[in-house]
Amino acid sequence: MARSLGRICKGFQCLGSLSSIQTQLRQPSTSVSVRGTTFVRTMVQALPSLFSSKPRDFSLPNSSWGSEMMRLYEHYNSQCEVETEGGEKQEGPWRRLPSYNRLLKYATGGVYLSKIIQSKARLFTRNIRDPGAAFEYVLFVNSEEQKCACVFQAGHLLEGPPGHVHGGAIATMIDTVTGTHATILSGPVMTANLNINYRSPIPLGSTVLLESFLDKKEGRKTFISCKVTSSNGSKLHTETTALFLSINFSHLLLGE
Ligand SMILES: CCCCCCCC(=O)SCCNC(=O)CCNC(=O)[C@H](O)C(C)(C)COP(=O)(O)OP(=O)(O)OC[C@H]1O[C@@H](n2cnc3c(N)ncnc32)[C@H](O)[C@@H]1OP(=O)(O)O
Repeated sequence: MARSLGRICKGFQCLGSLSSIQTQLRQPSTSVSVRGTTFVRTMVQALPSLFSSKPRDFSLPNSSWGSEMMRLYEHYNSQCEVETEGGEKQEGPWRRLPSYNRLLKYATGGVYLSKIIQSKARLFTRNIRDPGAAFEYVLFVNSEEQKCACVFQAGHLLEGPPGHVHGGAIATMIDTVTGTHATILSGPVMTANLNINYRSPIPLGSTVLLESFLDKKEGRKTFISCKVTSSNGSKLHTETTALFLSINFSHLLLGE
């Protein structure tokens, strides 16, 4: 464990020095010789794999999204920014959450850190390259009403019973949505309990809506409920209650 912590500290140190190099490279220097300029340009060209990495946002539409997925995406996305009577744009009630293939990438400097710490690790729901094959989803949050909505299109690799979505894949999405919601409400948390009632099967390839609601907060505990319905809301697929416990970052690092 001490070694892991050492690696992380080293990562941060490394990050600091790499960032400062990057800043220096970006600043135009008046006193650089022609040779120096060439050197800097060569360095910049040599480093794209390290610095060009604007992480891919998986929650934006791609060619695999079907019409229901697009319809619901546009329904929520159009409420992220609204126009006032005077024609000015302002924030709407909903906010789209970006989604990367590692949680670490959300943190400041995380794109670089994710190359240093466990560089092969990938978020379970975002680790399949083939668009549309597994979990296609986008999450929106409504802070005022303390709720989240997730539009989820289940790909062919998520089969459980023939032609239908695996219960574990559904649980994964529920954990993702309620866990993200609890994190927004309470900071770092871990799932302590998920209680899922499966009411009707989800056809493979279909688009469903997951909605999560804050039930209550009690000290370190955040209680969330979640329902999964068909995209038009007419059919109930699952109902869930979930408990999340706030944790210190050291719980993740040291398992204590
Ligand atoms: C974008 C993607 C977002 C993804 C989010 C995904 C989130 C996840 O999947 S996390 C991974 C799955 N979860 C885990 O691995 C967690 C493993 N469990 C643990 O680490 C610990 O048990 C943990 C942190 C949940 C609780 O441990 P700890 O902090 O020691 O709590 P502990 O002191 O035992 O209990 C605190 C309180 O919670 C209650 N509690 C703890 N666990 C439970 C439970 N399972 N059910 C009900 N109550 C519980 C206790 O009874 C106690 O209550 P009270 O204070 O009233 O007496």
